[in-house]
Amino acid sequence: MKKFRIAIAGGGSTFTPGIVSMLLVNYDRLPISEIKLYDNYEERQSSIGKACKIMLRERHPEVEFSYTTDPEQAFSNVDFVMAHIRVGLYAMREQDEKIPLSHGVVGQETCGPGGIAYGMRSIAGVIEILDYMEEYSPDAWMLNYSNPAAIVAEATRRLRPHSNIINICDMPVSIENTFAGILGLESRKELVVRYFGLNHFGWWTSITDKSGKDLMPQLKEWVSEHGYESNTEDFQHRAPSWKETFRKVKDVYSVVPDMLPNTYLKYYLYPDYVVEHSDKDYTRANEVMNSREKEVFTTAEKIVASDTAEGYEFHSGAHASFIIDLASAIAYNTKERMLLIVPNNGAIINFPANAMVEIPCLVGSDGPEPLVMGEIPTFQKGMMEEQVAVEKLVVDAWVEGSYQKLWQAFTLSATVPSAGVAKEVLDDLIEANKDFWPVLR
Ligand SMILES: NC(=O)c1ccc[n+]([C@@H]2O[C@H](COP(=O)([O-])OP(=O)(O)OC[C@H]3O[C@@H](n4cnc5c(N)ncnc54)[C@H](O)[C@@H]3O)[C@@H](O)[C@H]2O)c1
Ligand SMILES: O=P(O)(O)OC[C@H]1O[C@H](O[C@H]2[C@H](O)[C@@H](O)[C@@H](O)O[C@@H]2CO)[C@H](O)[C@@H](O)[C@@H]1O
Ligand SMILES: [Mn+2]
Repeated sequence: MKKFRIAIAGGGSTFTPGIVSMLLVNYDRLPISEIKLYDNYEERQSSIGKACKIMLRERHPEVEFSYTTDPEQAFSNVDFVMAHIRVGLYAMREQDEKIPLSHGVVGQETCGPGGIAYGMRSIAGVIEILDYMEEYSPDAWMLNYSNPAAIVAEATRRLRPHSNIINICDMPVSIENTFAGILGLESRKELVVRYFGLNHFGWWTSITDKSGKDLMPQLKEWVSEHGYESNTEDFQHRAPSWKETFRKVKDVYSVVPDMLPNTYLKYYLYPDYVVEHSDKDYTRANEVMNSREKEVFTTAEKIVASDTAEGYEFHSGAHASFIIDLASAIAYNTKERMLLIVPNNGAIINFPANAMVEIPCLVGSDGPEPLVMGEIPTFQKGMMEEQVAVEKLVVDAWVEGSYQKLWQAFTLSATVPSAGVAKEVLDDLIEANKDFWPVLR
């Protein structure tokens, strides 16, 4: 039986140990012969790499393991590249969040001006990894979590249209886990869903069980009262800011009550509320640096110091299982139905063919086969057209080095109140990103 070789790009990511642990747990489902970590920040990656090495030695010593900053070593002879890089690290995420907020505008990692700023940083990094993969393992697949996924997906569609890359997000999967919890089901895999939208910007139109029983009425009743707050253990352990986002879904839902929304629509529908409820001096980047980042690196240090991973566990939930499901679907041509970010090409009938949309696809060895989601209503179509134009303008700006296009992108975002405010935020973000963005003229 074939064993697969996997490179993880962004080896120093807080999500790497969770994916490595999950790969080991899933060894029987997706047998692997090698895992290689790759990062361009040697010291950060080596903390994670040393701990993973011990974990592998104890749990699956037959799996080869290494970590490197050499692209040729990392990307040669691999079947999958699982990528999750963060160009600019949390220090720049903090800027993405705080600079817009200082102008009274939503400050968020992937939505609004912060997401655009992050997109302008990510494009080159993701393309570089894709090119390495194609040079050293031309038949491999890149499964890419690197954010902002919507802008990255538009950039890869445009700049590398024939490459084996699938851009993905764990948010719908995570919300479907919440649905399963609300419905008292064992697993989200008992659900059959229809969904349409852009990344971090979509709606479920139908949710049934495998027998076809409509589960939307029960979910809607819950959501109209509680949003996506649930009694599950997962919800109880969430950070306060995430709990707030899940509760706000109640209001997001009330705007389009015939569908169930993605949580991040709150940034576009209620930007004033979001700004009022944001702490301009302590944003999600601060929360993450003081929680997940500390926990992951402290656990890694403890494993290395005691030379055993016994008694230590890295968190790995939907995020890790989803990317492994995707690799398995490609590896074994399973035709599993998964929500992915793909070129529309008619799947949403009344939406541009060249938009990157998030929709259900059947996944096999040739990649994703999108399912037709039909026509979408005027309100959602209008919101999506505006947002997709923002994403396209960002990629135009990056390719052409155009200040004007980027200003237009900021101006068009539903999170930004005027062209004047857009310009002020943009000018501050240009200054903060001078080491990362192309020069804009
Ligand atoms: N798509 C999704 O739904 C989803 C979900 C969770 C996380 N993410 C994304 O995963 C990424 C990692 O998140 P994190 O919080 O663990 O970040 P992190 O900062 O802990 O890790 C990112 C790693 O990427 C490395 N890196 C940066 N630029 C690189 C480059 N050009 N080449 C190689 N390595 C590079 C950094 O050195 C760092 O070690 C982010 O982009 C985040 O937004 C996406
Ligand atoms: O603020 P962060 O870094 O914790 O999360 C930002 C990411 O949020 C989403 O992913 C969440 C997911 O929704 C949640 O349920 C759980 O699985 O954790 C994930 C990562 O925190 C979103 O999909 C990503 O794109 C964001 O990067
Ligand atoms: Mn996401």
